[in-house]
Amino acid sequence: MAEATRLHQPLREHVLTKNHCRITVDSIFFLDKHTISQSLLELSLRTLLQSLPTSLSHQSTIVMGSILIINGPNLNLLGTREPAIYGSETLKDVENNAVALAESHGLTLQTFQSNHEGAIIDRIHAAAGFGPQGDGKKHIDWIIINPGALTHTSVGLRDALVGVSIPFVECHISNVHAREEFRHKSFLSDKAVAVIAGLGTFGYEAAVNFVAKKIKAGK
Ligand SMILES: O=C1C[C@@](O)(C(=O)O)C[C@@H](O)[C@@H]1O
Repeated sequence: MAEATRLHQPLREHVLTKNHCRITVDSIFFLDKHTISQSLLELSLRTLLQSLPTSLSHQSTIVMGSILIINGPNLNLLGTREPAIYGSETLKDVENNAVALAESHGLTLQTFQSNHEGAIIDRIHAAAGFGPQGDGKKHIDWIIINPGALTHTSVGLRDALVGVSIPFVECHISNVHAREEFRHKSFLSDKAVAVIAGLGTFGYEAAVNFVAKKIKAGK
C-alpha cells in the first residue's frame, strides 16, 4: 500500500536553472515502508529535480529573473575595513548569503565588485547587453548596487544606470546620513527605486527580498 510521507521542508521554489522553472514538492509516496533517512531522501529528490528534462518546464511555475549585486571601491575590504562601521562579515559572506537567498526565491543572482569606476560602468552596460562585454541581450532584471565612495562623486555611474534602464536599489551598509556631510549627497538616489542605508550587511538581504517581491509581482 502506498504511503505518503511529508518532507521536513517542502522543496519549494526549486529552480531548474536550465529551463527556469519551479517545482513544489511537499510529500512523496513510497511503495514499501522506507528505511532511507529524510535528509538523504530530500537530497536525492533535489538531485532528481535538477536532472529533469527541459520538456517538463511547462508543467511548472514559470519564473523568474536575475539580479546583479555590484559593490564599488573598497568593499572588497569588508570584514577588515573599519569593522565598527561596516561590521565583520566579508564580501564573500555577503555575496554567498545573497546568492542563497535569491535562489530560495527562485531567482539567479550574480555578483561583481570593482575598485574602478569604468569597470563598474562596463559591467552595468554588459548587464543590458551593451558595450565590449555585452552580447546585445539583456541579462539582468534588477541591480542592487553599493557604489561605495562613487555614490558621492560619480555622474558617470548615474548616467550608466539611467542609460541601461535597469531598475536598481542603492544599498549602503552604514547610515550615510549620520556620517560626514559629503556622504549625505548621492548622485544615484533620485533614480533608484529604493535606497537602503544603515541596516548593516543585512541591507543586502533586505534588498534581495524587496527585489524578489517586485519580480514576483511582475514589476
Ligand atoms: O565605501 C563606502 C561604503 C558605503 O557605501 C556604505 O556601504 O555604507 C558608504 C560610503 O560613503 C562609503 O564611501
